[in-house]
Amino acid sequence: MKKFIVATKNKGKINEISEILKDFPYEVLSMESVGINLDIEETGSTFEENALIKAREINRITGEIVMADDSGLEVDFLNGAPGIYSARFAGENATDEEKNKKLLNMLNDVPFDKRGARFVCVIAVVFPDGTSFTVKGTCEGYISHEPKGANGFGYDPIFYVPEYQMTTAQMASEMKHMISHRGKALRLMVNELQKRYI
Ligand SMILES: O=P(O)(O)OP(=O)(O)OP(=O)(O)OC[C@H]1O[C@@H](n2cnc3c(O)ncnc32)[C@H](O)[C@@H]1O
Ligand SMILES: [Mg+2]
Repeated sequence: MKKFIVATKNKGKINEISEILKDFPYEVLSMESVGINLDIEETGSTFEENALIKAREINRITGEIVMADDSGLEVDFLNGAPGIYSARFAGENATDEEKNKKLLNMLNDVPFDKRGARFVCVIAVVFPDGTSFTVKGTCEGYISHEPKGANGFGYDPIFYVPEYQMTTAQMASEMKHMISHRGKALRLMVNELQKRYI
């Protein structure tokens, strides 16, 4: 089976990607499982650029097919911030809890109808011959007034989805994957791979 390396150091992403790609016709491998421990600097100015930077770097080292996921949260009241800075907007070493707290503080007193937000996920795939493509998935919701739920990772406890009246951290993983930015982007990626390469 062909190798397919996932260029991320985020455990939450790796879990979700392996769950969603369970019937995938490639062997899905984490960076850790191929012995690479590298912090790749995200110097791009868009999700697309950063996803390609991460995938290209690991492709250069391994020569295999590589995918990378660059994702984040865009908050309307903050004009789209933290966006591509979602991982580092509270400092490089801040925990998920600290980031959630900081974001809630920034929206203190902002009423629910002005707390619109979306999760964005851009996936880049780079092939051994250097060709590549990107796909994008989004998930619309609101920033809640307080954290709820223990599933998922990152901003999930404060991302409220009105259709289901719960945060993405209160959803079972199968439900989150059905509606999430990452679920959508990965399904588009599989389509694209089937169209062009399998
Ligand atoms: O770059 P890699 O190594 O993949 O890992 P990262 O955690 O730095 O990932 P990003 O640069 O893409 O930053 C994404 C940020 O958005 C958050 N995030 C992404 N997808 C999420 C999801 O499905 N639920 C909650 N938070 C999410 C995540 O916790 C990060 O803080
Ligand atoms: Mg990152």
